[in-house]
Order: sequence, then structure tokens, then C-alpha cells
Amino acid sequence: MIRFLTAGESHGPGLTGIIEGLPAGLELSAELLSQDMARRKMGYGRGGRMAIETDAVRFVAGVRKGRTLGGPVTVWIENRDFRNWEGIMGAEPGVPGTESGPQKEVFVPRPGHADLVGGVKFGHRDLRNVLERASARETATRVALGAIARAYLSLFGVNVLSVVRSIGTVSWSGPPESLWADPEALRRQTLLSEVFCPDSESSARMVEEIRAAKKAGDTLGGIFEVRALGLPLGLGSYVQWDQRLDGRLAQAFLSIQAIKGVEFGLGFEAARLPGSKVHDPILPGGERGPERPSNGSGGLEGGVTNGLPLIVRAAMKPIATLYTPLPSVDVRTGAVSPATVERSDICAVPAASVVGEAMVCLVLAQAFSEKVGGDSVEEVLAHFRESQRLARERTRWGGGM
Ligand SMILES: Cc1cc2nc3c(=O)[nH]c(=O)nc-3n(C[C@H](O)[C@H](O)[C@H](O)COP(=O)(O)O)c2cc1C
Ligand SMILES: C=C(O[C@@H]1CC(C(=O)O)=C[C@@H](OP(=O)(O)O)[C@H]1O)C(=O)O
Repeated sequence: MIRFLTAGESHGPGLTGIIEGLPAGLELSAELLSQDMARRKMGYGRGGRMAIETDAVRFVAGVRKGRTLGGPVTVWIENRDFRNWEGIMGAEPGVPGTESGPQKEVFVPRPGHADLVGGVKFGHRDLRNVLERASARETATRVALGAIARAYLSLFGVNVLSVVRSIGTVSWSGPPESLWADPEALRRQTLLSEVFCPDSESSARMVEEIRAAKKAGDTLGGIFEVRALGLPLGLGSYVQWDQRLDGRLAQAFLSIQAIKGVEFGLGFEAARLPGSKVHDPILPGGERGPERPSNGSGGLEGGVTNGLPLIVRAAMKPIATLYTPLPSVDVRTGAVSPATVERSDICAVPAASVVGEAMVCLVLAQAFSEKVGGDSVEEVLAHFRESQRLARERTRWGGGM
């Protein structure tokens, strides 16, 4: 069983991630993780912090000579900004000389952030004790662990990709199927856009809208789409509520800071259409199993992958920190006061799309490990091949069923 945890504060010394349950012998390197780490820092509308961090990943456990050992894999990502925060964020109280100067305490909660609820829940008067962990800085760890999960998924020929579908009021219909089917070309074209939208006209309009929001002291959200290609039929299960893969993916997406909605395939549109326009006919097909001429289901039926691409879209709300702040209350006095303004992103939808990919990789890796298990890569691959053989046999109609 694959499971993972993250730890660390936004301006503390660094971030730690642990992922357990990977087979021994999986090839891993910092270099392999670096592309995803770099993409998460990108996107027009991010704040000054991204210029400070390098987000280099160091393996501190579970990997030797470029291969997993079978134990928990632990990653460490340094917060380079910590050197500017050491006196404020250090773990030891009263280290001489470190507590002079501004302490960057936060007393006026930002509407839409975790400040108010965290302060009341944990009894923190200084709301910095809340925002440091609630911050999406934590997603750097998820992307590192997600890239490890991606390496595991590559054993099965699975590819996970994303594009930005809308920012603010600007939206577009998404790439044609032919471009989705060419992962390298899609990735290249997505990276050419400042907002990870491979349609250049929409991309330029999105950038313009972010620029206008910044000028107005405002922020923006948007929608991104993640797809997983090359999935076999049979990951996840309908036999228990918490084994349904759509439910597990939805939880994973909603756990990303500021994600407020998730849909699969036709999504909410399906509620407006008759069944004949929603469900995907089942045709006999050939050697590769039944054929489905459409994919309104987004690759899941009964909480189980059906062999079609997984299609998930997530909606991100606008960033909570406003440079023209909303009214709030000073927790020391109860007086009405403008919400705290911290250095902040204006829009982080492109970055969130990379985090979304990471969460899909992690949930799919868990589902694969449940289905095909195994202590070594060799064993995992043998189990996978056998399960593929059985699936082929069972869809040779009139034969194996
Ligand atoms: C990649 C990314 C970057 C973010 N950057 C900021 C930011 O700079 N300022 C901010 O106020 N919120 C930012 N957020 C959102 C907050 O972390 C989030 O709104 C907060 O933790 C409260 O959680 P909730 O919105 O899910 O309720 C970001 C989210 C993501 C995914
Ligand atoms: C640090 C990251 O994102 C941060 C997420 C974030 C928030 O409130 O969620 C607030 C900002 O933090 P800071 O005040 O340090 O600039 C973002 O930069 C990151 O993505 O690596």
C-alpha cells in the first residue's frame, strides 16, 4: 500500500515528504523530479517568492545509487527564504540575537485564508502560526512525491498531463483530442504559454486579465484539466465507498489549497443532458477489448477505471490575500480593520495544475499498488502483465467470461 505525508512551514527551514510502499528497484533521481518542481514555480501572476526558491529536491532516505530500496522514501526541500526569517521562524525560543526586529506577527485574518478558523481552532493569537502550515508552499512537497509516483506509473506506460482551461472570465475549449494523444507535443506547447494554455490567443487574454486584476489590487482563480492516458481497466473499486476512485480523486483535488470544485468527463454538464447523450456506448471492439466511441464518463464507471483516459477538471477560487484588502477584525481588539496583506500571488492556476497532476499521480499509484502490488519492480511488472492478460481474456466475448 502506498501512503504519503508532508511536513514543514512556508518560512521554516524546509519541507519534508515521506512516501512509503514503493517497490524496490525503481529508478529515481533529483534530476527526474526537477521538471515538475520547476513547472510548479512558473505561471504568470505568481509573487516574488518564486524567484527566491530553487525547489531542489534531496533524497534523504529510501534511495541508494539511483534506485529505491523498498523502505520509505524521504525528500527534503530547503526553504531558501528561511535565511530571511530565521529569527522569526526558528524552532528554539529566545535564541540570543534572533528575536530583535519585526516579528511579522499577524493579527487581522484574511477572508478566504485559514487565518481565522486556524487561530480559533488551535488557540493561536499570532495567526502566523496558522498561515505558515496552511500555505500552499506545502504543495512543493506534494509535487516532489507526485513526481516519484509518476516514475512508478511509467512502469505501466501511464502519462499524466494538464492544461489550464480558464482564468477569470477567459476560457477556451481545450486542446483537440489529437494533441492530448501526443503527450510530448502537448507539454511543449503548454510550456510555451505563460499560463499553461496552449491556445496562444486565449493565453494572451488570460495574461491580460491577470495584469488588470493586479492593477486593481485584486486576484483571480480559474479551471484546469488533468488527464491520465494509458490506464488499464480495473483500478479502484465499487465494493466499498472509500474504494471508489472518483471519490478518492475528488478528495485529493479538494485537498489542494483553494480548489473548490471537481468534475469528471462531462461533469456538471451531464446533469443537463439526457442519458442518451451522456453514456458511452459499448461496442465489441477487437484484441484490445471493448470499444467506447465517446468518453463522457471521463474514464470512470462505478468508481473503476474503464480503460479510457481519465479526465478531471478542478476549479480554483481567487487567491485570498488581496493587495486592496477586504474588511476584517483585529483579533487583539475586535476593531474592524483591513485584512492583513502578505506578499502574495495574484493568480496561481498554472501552478495548481501541476499540483493537480501530482495528486492524480499519487492516487493512481496507490490504486496500481493495490491492484498489482509487489515488493520489487520485477514482481510488480509480472503481476501487471498477468492482470492485463486476464483482462484481455475476459473481454474476448463468448470465451473467457
Ligand atoms: C499553488 C498555490 C499558490 C497559492 N498562493 C497563494 C498566495 O500567494 N496567497 C494566498 O493568499 N493564497 C494562496 N493560495 C491559496 C491558499 O493557500 C488557500 O486559499 C488557503 O490555504 C485556504 O485554503 P482554502 O482556500 O482551500 O479554503 C495558493 C494556492 C495554491 C494551490
Ligand atoms: C511559497 C509558495 O507559495 C506561497 C503560497 C502562499 C499561500 O498563502 O498559500 C503564500 C505565498 O507565500 P509567501 O508569503 O512566502 O510569498 C506564496 O508564495 C510556493 O508555492 O512555493
